Amino acid sequence: MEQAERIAIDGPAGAGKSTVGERLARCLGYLYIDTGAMYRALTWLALQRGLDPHDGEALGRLAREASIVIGYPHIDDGRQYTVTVNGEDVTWAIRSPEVTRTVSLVSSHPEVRRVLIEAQRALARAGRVVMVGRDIGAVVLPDAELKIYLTASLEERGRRRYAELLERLGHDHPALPSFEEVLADIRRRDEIDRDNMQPAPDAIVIETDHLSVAQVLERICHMRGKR
Ligand SMILES: Nc1ncnc2c1ncn2[C@@H]1O[C@H](COP(=O)(O)OP(=O)(O)OP(=O)(O)O)[C@@H](O)[C@H]1O
Ligand SMILES: Nc1ccn([C@@H]2O[C@H](COP(=O)(O)O)[C@@H](O)[C@H]2O)c(=O)n1
Repeated sequence: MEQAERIAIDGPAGAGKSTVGERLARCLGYLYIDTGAMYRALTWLALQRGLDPHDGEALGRLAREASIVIGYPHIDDGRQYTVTVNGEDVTWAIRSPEVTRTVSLVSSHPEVRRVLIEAQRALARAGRVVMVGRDIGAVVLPDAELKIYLTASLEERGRRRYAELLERLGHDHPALPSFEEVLADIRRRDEIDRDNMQPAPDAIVIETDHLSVAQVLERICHMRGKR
C-alpha cells in the first residue's frame, strides 16, 4: 500500500488544523507547514510599512520582495515553529489582534495568493509534508495523496479559540478579548475566506465538534492506512 507523501489539511479557523497537522507531521517525521502563518507574516509586514490592505498590487509586490521563513522552533516558549520576516522573529507578533483582523483582507488579493501559493508549492517539493491552510487540497497541492477537510461549528471553534487565548494570556490580561469578540472575529474571517476555503472534491471531511484531537488523529491515520 502506498503511503501519503503530501498530506493537505484544510478547514476554517479553529477547526484544529494546526494542532492536528503538527502532531501528525511529528509522528510521521514529515515537514509541517502552516500556510496561515505565511499570510499572517505578510500582513504583519504590510502593517509595519503602513500599506493599505486594500491595495492588492502593492501587497503582491511586498510578497515578492519579502523573505518569509518558517523554520524550526529553537525557542521553548510554546511555539510550533519560528517565523521570520526579513530576518526578524515575528512568531508571536503575527498572532496579534491587529494582524488577525487584517489578514483575511490581505489574503483575498489574487496578487498575494499567486506569490504565496508558488512559495508553498516550492516548500512541498522539498519532501514529505503535512501542509495546513484553506486551499491546500483544492489549489496548492491538487495532487496531494491525502486530503483532509476539518470542520466544527462556529460556536465550538469560538470556544476552542477563547480557551486557548485564556490559557496563553491569563484572565486579567488587557488584550484578552471577550468570547463574543472571538466569535465575531471567526465569523467575519469565515465570510471573507469563503471564496478560498472550498474543500477539494476528493477531500475526506471530518466533523470534529464531538471528537478529541486524539480521535481526529486516529481517523486520519486510519484513512492514510487505507490508501
Ligand atoms: N478536536 C479538538 N477538540 C478540542 N479542541 C481542539 C480540537 N482540535 C483543536 N483544538 C483546540 O482548538 C484550538 C484551535 O485549534 P487550531 O489552532 O489547531 O485550529 P486551526 O484550524 O489551526 O485554526 P486557525 O486556522 O485559526 O489557525 C487549539 O487550542 C486546539 O488545542
Ligand atoms: N492557505 C491559506 C491559509 C490562510 N489563509 C488566510 O490567512 C488567515 C490566517 O490563517 P490562520 O490559519 O492562521 O487562521 C486566514 O483567515 C485566511 O484569510 C488563506 O487565505 N489561505
